[in-house]
Amino acid sequence: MGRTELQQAPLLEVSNLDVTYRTARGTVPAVRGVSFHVERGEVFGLVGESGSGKSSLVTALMRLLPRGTQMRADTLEFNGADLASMSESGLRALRGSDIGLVPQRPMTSLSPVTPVAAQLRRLTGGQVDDERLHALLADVGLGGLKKRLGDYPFQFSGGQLQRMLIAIAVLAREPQLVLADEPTTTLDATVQAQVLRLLLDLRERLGNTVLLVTHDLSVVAQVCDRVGVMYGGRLVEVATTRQLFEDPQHPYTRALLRAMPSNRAVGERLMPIPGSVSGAQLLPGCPFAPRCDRATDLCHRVDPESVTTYDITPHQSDAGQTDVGRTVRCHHPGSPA
Ligand SMILES: Nc1ncnc2c1ncn2[C@@H]1O[C@H](COP(=O)(O)OP(=O)(O)OP(=O)(O)O)[C@@H](O)[C@H]1O
Repeated sequence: MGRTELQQAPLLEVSNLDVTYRTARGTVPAVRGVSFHVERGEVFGLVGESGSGKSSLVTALMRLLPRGTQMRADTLEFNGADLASMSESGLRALRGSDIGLVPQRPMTSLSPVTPVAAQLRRLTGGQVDDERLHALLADVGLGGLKKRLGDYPFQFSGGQLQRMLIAIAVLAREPQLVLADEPTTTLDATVQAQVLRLLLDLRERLGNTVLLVTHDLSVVAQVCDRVGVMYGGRLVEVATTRQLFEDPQHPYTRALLRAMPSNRAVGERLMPIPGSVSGAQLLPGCPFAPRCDRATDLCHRVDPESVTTYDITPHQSDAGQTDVGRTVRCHHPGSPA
């Protein structure tokens, strides 16, 4: 691929990805036939309830799955390079420099017994001196902590630690792709908003691409250009954020939207999704069929294929794309009559 073609191609291209864990009690197909792409410069959200396979997908992209886990894909490309066949040294070079990871739990991703400055320097591969470290932290609004960097992680708030880790993952080496796996789950609502704002500000400034994993659709609404919805290891719907909120096609997406607190009037009851995702990957038909208000006999027997449709009146996504299409994996897609 020539340089210009490469710059026009998606930054991340995934086709037919499977991840299967082996456990003492048998195999767990955590990610099944997942296909999607992430355009350069966009914020792509991956949403779904706990156990739907989001973290397994992100861990597969970093090629950090536990030993013995089976992974296969027709395509697994980052910036034109094949991640599936890349050597361990190639992957090490990629992680941190071209792909930055913002962890889920800042407190537990750092050692409790080592001062933060030493850990942050180590995370950059020893490439920053104290002066650069202070500059990076000042850049994410933590200039006031300069004298406290010999302190231990427990002496900082979760929000402060997450800002530090973002400074290292996003600013220190300016990776093209930032993988943020539930970066705000452990933070309270105000701090969560500040951390999301920081990720967006940095994206605007540096022009990077973000893959954001979350179980929270209100986070998607605030920051994502496009979104993929996962259920039972399947990617059941991919759409622009506006399409997803205005015209959800998959019954699971609609159920998730109905369960969002901001979609209910004050005093109106939330509508939790009955049942559980547990074991959905092992069902013969559509994984959502047992919880779906539209399921027919076909849904219980046959797992639907993913169908791509194009919006006839294209929405301009926040990333400025129009012809992105949308996919849905359902025998009876569409809004209720
Ligand atoms: N190391 C592992 N060994 C065996 N099974 C695993 C392992 N990690 C995840 N799983 C299983 O794979 C499935 C998908 O889990 P995964 O953590 O990817 O989902 P998730 O959507 O990211 O959930 P969460 O938000 O809780 O992390 C679940 O059934 C989970 O129990």
